[in-house]
Amino acid sequence: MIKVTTVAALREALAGARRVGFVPTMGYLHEGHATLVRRARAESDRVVVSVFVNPRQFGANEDLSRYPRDLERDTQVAAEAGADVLFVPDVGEVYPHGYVTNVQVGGVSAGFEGASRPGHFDGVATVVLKLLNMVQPARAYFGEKDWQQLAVVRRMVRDLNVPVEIVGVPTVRAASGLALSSRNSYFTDEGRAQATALSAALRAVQAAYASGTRDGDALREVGAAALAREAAFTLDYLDVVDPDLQPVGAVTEEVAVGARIVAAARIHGVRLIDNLPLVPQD
Ligand SMILES: Nc1ncnc2c1ncn2[C@@H]1O[C@H](COP(=O)(O)OP(=O)(O)OP(=O)(O)O)[C@@H](O)[C@H]1O
Ligand SMILES: CC(C)(CO)[C@@H](O)C(=O)[O-]
Ligand code: BAL
Repeated sequence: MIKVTTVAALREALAGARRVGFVPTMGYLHEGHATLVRRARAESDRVVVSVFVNPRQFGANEDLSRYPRDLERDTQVAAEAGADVLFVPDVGEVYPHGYVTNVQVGGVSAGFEGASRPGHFDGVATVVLKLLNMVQPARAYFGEKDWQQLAVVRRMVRDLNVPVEIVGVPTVRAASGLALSSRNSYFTDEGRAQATALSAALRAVQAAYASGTRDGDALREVGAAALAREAAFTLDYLDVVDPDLQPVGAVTEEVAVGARIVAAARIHGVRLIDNLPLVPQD
């Protein structure tokens, strides 16, 4: 695996490459990222992983300055998972002096993460489009853990005719059910154990649907009540949405197929997101 920091070196490393697979990340790689890289490895001739903590997707009061970083370990994880090129640009390489362009995706960006983190998806869409143009992959791999992000990226790619296939990869979880996330590193052991209540609340909604609850509001209440059992959590949102991130009303069988339970909550100063299909898929 080679490490490059400039677009020029990236282009040189990829000269003549066919079927490039690309995994964009913000680093501090874990098994979720490694799963994306292995999937890319299996489906590509050349695999690029980027590590870039994108300042434009962090709000002024968010955790940009304390976001975890460990490039040495990232290098090892990416290489072991099968990456050929690790692209680690600095902020000036991505947003050179004079940079003024913003990419804004309407519709799916508006609610949930978009409402709680104003400007977040502009930052994500902008950097993802830039990274796709830098790497020019055949396929790019994103985790379902960031469900709304995946929807925003798919929408942008369709709307702007970006010549790439977006692949969504199921969320990798700890045995406790907690979705793996770089931000889990902020937790003490006790906090990490309490944080499992978020995925448990999503499963409670699945169970309520399985046992006959069909009203969207009733399902939301089940989830909120389950989360409230863990006093350390403050709920930001928990909802059942359709593929366009619109809250569902009456859950007919047709609606249920694409419905997703999405949630965000704060615990011990850490903001977590998670989601599950309303109807378990295996
Ligand atoms: N547990 C996971 N399973 C599958 N994919 C994941 C998982 N966690 C992150 N990803 C995906 O990896 C890519 C890079 O994500 P990122 O570097 O932000 O990691 P993260 O763990 O989500 O970090 P954060 O704590 O900031 O949410 C994204 O497409 C994200 O959805
Ligand atoms: C897609 C991404 C790498 C863009 O900065 C980031 O939002 C992430 O890691 O999910
Ligand atoms: N994985 C999502 C990136 C973010 O929270 O900014």
